[in-house]
Amino acid sequence: MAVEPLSQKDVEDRLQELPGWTTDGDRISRTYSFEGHFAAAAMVVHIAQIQEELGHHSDLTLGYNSVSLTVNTHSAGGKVTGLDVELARRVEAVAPGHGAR
Ligand SMILES: C[C@H](O)[C@H](O)[C@H]1CNC2=NC(N)=NC(=O)C2=N1
Repeated sequence: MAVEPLSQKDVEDRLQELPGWTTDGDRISRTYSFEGHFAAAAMVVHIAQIQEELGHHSDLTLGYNSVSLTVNTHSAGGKVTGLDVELARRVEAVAPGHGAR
């Protein structure tokens, strides 16, 4: 996967397919809500598995019934790359199965 920084427009175009994901230019972020704490914690474990498989890791925050992810690519100077978008895609794919909103 390329680790060249994406342009702001590229990032915004790719986030069109990722509802709920936002960007401030230097990272992409999403917060998921759950029915309760254990559901949120289970999602964290699944995200950790996906991140290990991809070799790419977000900053994850577990709240009472929420999980927040923020990610960019350290090896690309902290800019957004295709790896960040791929991680978002993989997390989005499993989120409904966790009852995430
Ligand atoms: C060796 C290891 O795969 C690299 O250090 C990975 C680990 N996870 C990573 N995660 C993120 N967000 N950016 C990176 O550049 C990165 N590099």
